Amino acid sequence: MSRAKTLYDKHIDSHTVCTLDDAGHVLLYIDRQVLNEYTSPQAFSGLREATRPVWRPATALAVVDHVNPTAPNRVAAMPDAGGARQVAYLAENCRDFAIELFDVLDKRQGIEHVVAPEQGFILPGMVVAAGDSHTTTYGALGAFGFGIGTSEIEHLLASQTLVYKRLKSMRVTVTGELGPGVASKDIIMALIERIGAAGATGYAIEFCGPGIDALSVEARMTICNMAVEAGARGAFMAPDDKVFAYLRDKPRAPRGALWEQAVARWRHLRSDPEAQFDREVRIDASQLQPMVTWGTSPDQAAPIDGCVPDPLQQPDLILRRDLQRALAYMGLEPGQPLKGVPIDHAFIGSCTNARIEDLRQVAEVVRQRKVASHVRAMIVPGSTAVRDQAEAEGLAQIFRDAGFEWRQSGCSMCLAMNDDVLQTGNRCASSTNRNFEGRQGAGARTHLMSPAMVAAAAIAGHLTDLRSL
Ligand SMILES: CC(C)[C@H](C(=O)O)[C@@H](O)C(=O)O
Ligand code: SF4
Repeated sequence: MSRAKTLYDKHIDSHTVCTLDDAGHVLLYIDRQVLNEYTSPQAFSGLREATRPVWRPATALAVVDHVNPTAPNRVAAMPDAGGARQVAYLAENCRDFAIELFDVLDKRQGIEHVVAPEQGFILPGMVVAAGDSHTTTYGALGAFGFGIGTSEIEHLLASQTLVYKRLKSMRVTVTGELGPGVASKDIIMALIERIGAAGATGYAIEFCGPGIDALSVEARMTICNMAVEAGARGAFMAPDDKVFAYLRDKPRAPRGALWEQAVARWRHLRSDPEAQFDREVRIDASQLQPMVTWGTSPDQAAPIDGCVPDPLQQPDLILRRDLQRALAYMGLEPGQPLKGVPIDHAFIGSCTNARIEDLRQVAEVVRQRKVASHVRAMIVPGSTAVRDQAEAEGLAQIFRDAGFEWRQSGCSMCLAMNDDVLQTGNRCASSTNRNFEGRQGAGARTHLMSPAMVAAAAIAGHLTDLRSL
């Protein structure tokens, strides 16, 4: 009898064109790829130089997300010459290589990891590679997604394959129910805090258990999206009825008899019961509190009623110096309670937490309340479709009434590649996924948390427990 397989094994085995060596390298077939203006230019230039065509243009979709402005009255023109060049070159490449592009003014436009699922472009069982590390998001749909570099994008465009080395597998079993005010963001932030920012390096993570089953597809995407912040180059969740309901009738999902056949196959996409994982981690969701980061790495996090750690308690001198540096950058004192740290900015956006469900949760918190007078708060929906939906549901009006800027979609202040940039010393409560030094602007300080927690901080004017607002 054949060996019991994990969901990861099943994806890799079914997409292996051939084995390349004894060290675990295979030639892997890739079903879909998403391109953006920021990481694709050199790949296309390479193809042009070698006069190579794109083999299967219909398997790629291109979006503009990293550099586009989010000003409420959107115009196609980029405010800076660099961004304008990237966007124009993407359009030229898509035209010349026959790849579909959702350009800045397209109604289907948005952050790639929000747009691709929304379109039904990513389906269970697929292997997806893209020039962006948060391609792991697609694990929530039962697909295997991972980020690749520019030269790999070129290889993929030309051949639909990649040279790939098998990863080890980790299973994260989530039991228990999340308490009120605790979100899927807190599950993944707690995991990263526990295993460290490199804790899953070399692994693909499968998330399972009743704590995952209970989550919506959007909430699951938040977890798979941030799995890469623990170092994982791939995250999985077995697709279930919620995923099928999410995908049904999406523009690119199969229809009619094909849909029925597809779902029947997708139901087999789960790890065999006896499959062995290289590492097992368990999380009890009922024990979790809303999490916030205090440092400059996503694993430097604590529950909101915790305190900033004291570097002097850290015996390892190198780690102690890292901690001291993080606290100096963040302008925080050892032992300082996290609750009450004053903020001047609040940002709700990004491929982690700017889907419609996130915005509904934010609206619950800010309804009939006002953003603190010293806080600049903005909401950047994950896609134009999310933006339109939020308008239709009346959420946008709630945000505006509360004093939030309601902007157009894009990556925006998640990494400040457009004109949404913080100044040195600004402190921002942020629903994003990375709190690295300079991520939201040189010298700016980022505290990661769930979107509802950002909303609560915007209202209070400082980090706070949304459950006591
Ligand atoms: C710009 C891109 C290469 C990068 C990524 O790969 O994730 C960005 O999206 C990010 O979130 O840091
Ligand atoms: S929203 Fe942020 S994390 Fe997501 S793709 Fe854009 S820059 Fe990267």
